[in-house]
Amino acid sequence: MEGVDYLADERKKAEFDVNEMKIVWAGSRHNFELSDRISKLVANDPGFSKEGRTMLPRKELFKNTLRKATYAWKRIIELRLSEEEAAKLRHFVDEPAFTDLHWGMFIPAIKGQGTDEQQKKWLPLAYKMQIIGCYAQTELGHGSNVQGLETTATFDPQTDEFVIHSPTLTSSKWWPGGLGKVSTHAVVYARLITNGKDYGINGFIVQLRSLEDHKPLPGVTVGDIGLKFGNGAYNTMDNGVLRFDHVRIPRDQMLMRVSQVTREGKYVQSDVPRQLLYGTMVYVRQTIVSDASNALSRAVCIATRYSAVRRQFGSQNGGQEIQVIDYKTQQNRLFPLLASAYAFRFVGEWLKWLYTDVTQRLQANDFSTLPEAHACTAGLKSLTTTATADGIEECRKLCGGHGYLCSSGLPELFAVYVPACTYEGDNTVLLLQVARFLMKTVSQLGSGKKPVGTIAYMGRIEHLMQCRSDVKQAKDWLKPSAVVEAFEARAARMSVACAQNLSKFDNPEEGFAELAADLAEAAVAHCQLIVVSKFIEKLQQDIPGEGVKQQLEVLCGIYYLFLLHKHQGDFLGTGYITSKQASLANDQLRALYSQLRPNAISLVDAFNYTDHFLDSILGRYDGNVYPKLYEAAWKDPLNQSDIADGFHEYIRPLLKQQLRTARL
Ligand SMILES: CCCCC/C=C\C/C=C\C/C=C\C/C=C\C/C=C\CCCCC(=O)SCCNC(=O)CCNC(=O)[C@H](O)C(C)(C)COP(=O)(O)OP(=O)(O)OC[C@H]1O[C@@H](n2cnc3c(N)ncnc32)[C@H](O)[C@@H]1OP(=O)(O)O
Ligand SMILES: Cc1cc2nc3c(=O)[nH]c(=O)nc-3n(C[C@H](O)[C@H](O)[C@H](O)COP(=O)(O)OP(=O)(O)OC[C@H]3O[C@@H](n4cnc5c(N)ncnc54)[C@H](O)[C@@H]3O)c2cc1C
Repeated sequence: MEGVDYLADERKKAEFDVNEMKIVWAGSRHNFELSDRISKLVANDPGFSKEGRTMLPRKELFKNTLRKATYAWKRIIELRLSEEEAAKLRHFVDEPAFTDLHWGMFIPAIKGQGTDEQQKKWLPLAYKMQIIGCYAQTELGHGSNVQGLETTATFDPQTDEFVIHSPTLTSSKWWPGGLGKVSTHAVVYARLITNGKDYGINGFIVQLRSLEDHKPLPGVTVGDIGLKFGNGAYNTMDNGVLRFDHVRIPRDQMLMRVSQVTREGKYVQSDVPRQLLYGTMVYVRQTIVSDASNALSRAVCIATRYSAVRRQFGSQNGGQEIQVIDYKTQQNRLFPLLASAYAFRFVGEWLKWLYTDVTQRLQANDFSTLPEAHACTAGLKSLTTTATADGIEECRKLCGGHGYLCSSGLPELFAVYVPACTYEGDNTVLLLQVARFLMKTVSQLGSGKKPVGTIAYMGRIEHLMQCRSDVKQAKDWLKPSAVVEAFEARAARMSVACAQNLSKFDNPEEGFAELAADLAEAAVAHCQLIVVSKFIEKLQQDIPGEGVKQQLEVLCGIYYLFLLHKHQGDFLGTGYITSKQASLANDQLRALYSQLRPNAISLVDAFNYTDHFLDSILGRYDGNVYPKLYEAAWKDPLNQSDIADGFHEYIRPLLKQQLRTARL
């Protein structure tokens, strides 16, 4: 029945002001109003329909994405949307496209690594989309190891040009999004060679295609790398391959903020750290952390609504069966994911602040916080994307068989999201960057250099190495100080243990390689401490709205107690807690599940997702799941006729043969 809200009873149970929670989730009233307005604008525009997208063959799917991206641009111009509004519109259109890389990496690379003059020349063209760009770093043979890239950019002083060349098959650029079929330009990362000397990697703006007929320019071989995981999903993106055969570009297309090559071919290093070459990656890792809460909350919203609709077992005297959300096992799998979505939201907000802060400092030539910004963006990108990808898959399982249908929205969400564990830095490689930062911090303790920011706790290392938890009863685990100390002691002890083991090796690099698995675990412990601390700090702010703060306290408790339970080996092994205290933590966790249960539906309503954005029959706002699943099945192309194509060729002969066999 249309118009009936099957989840109305659930919504009545809420013990908090959902509208105020929507504002907390969005980050501010301004953000809420912006998202609300733009998501509805997209949802109500048939030009952005998602109908049938998982059924389209690649070519049609891709063409449809081009149509949508162009239509989105047209609407952005017609409605005179600001940059912020336009970004929201692209977000709610919800289809990976070349525009993600144009706006998300090509433009930021020029902004971050181009001189003022270069920005003045290239940015207006890019802002008007008169050129379309991508970020071409990864090669067939090298992705994680950026210093190992092989493409060369050799300066020719005769002509004042760089010659861009792919010397080997493995030096072919491979993966850049938007490269295969759309981009006219790329920021290409290549080894800078001048006067016969290799100065390592630098960025260059290279035109790839004609702006007239879009044909690849002479010396450029470019195409798509082929079909990727999942139906529809990331196949809307033209991840590309690119080879250069001595392609010439003017010298001033080398991005020259970090280093320059003069007219005479002299290499000049600016007084900014070389690591700024990696700045675009730091920026994108930060946006990926913010995006993790979007993807996870989406999956959790679907699984929570469906868990309230779905009933199994327990019917008595012909009454209704039990809602699966009432099973403790379902709660133990679902509620920590709901809590994680909120936790990642808040750590994403904080990371954005940290990124803005480091950017302002860089502009004032203060590079002191760059290592911390790198460690935080790398570590939190790794932590949040791993948890989100795993969480989306868990949500699919939480929806039983129906979660496996594309109409649940979950398979596509997973297929689109899971490469986040790999792109912008493989998650293990990034954790090892955090571990290096931690080992450096431990080695400098006692040198007089005071650790600050997210590693300030290391400054209290003596206390953290010997303190013990003073939790005596389950509710003591609700005290923020008890929790923060537990996570700090665990992280500090794991780092110190790694440092002690490393010191046993004569060659530190050999030791690092041998102990890499332990080091990655220490990095996870440090990153989880950051997320827990930022959630707790958020709760120390003034949060208006009846019951809102209390719900966030419950979510925060679930987040850290679930982590404590899952990693109790670390907490017990480092000797900070006893097995009795671990068991009390688990008692408290169960109690928090019961407190959360009546609020579950309203907590996912607070994400304020339209049905268009969710694109899931199981996650419909009104909970009207079964009739809509039934209806959707009949839209499948296989159901266009009663008799399947292929019946006469394949099924009929088979049936005849069976008849003959039966007669024998
Ligand atoms: C259902 C439908 C749903 C539809 C959904 C629709 C749409 C979704 C759309 C958008 C989502 C929104 C947001 C997401 C945004 C964009 C995502 C979209 C697309 C994905 C694009 C992906 C693009 C890419 O992948 S680009 C390629 C990225 N490549 C990498 O990340 C390579 C990783 N490798 C490295 O970074 C480096 O090689 C390294 C591992 C760090 C090692 O570097 P190296 O120089 O060898 O360094 P070393 O370890 O020796 O360190 C030297 C020194 O430098 C310091 N360092 C290293 N890196 C940095 C840095 N980045 N910044 C600062 N400092 C750095 C390091 O610490 C060392 O310091 P020290 O000497 O120890 O002091
Ligand atoms: C969907 C998608 C979009 C992408 N978009 C772009 C783009 O727009 N532009 C671009 O330039 N690139 C892009 N990439 C490439 C991406 O950045 C790389 O794939 C990524 O950096 C990982 O590198 P890799 O593929 O070389 O993995 P590899 O490094 O080959 O990883 C393989 C395995 O080796 C392990 N490993 C590697 N090094 C170490 C180490 N030192 N210690 C321990 N383990 C290690 C990894 O953990 C992993 O398990 C994209 C990739 C994908 C999947």
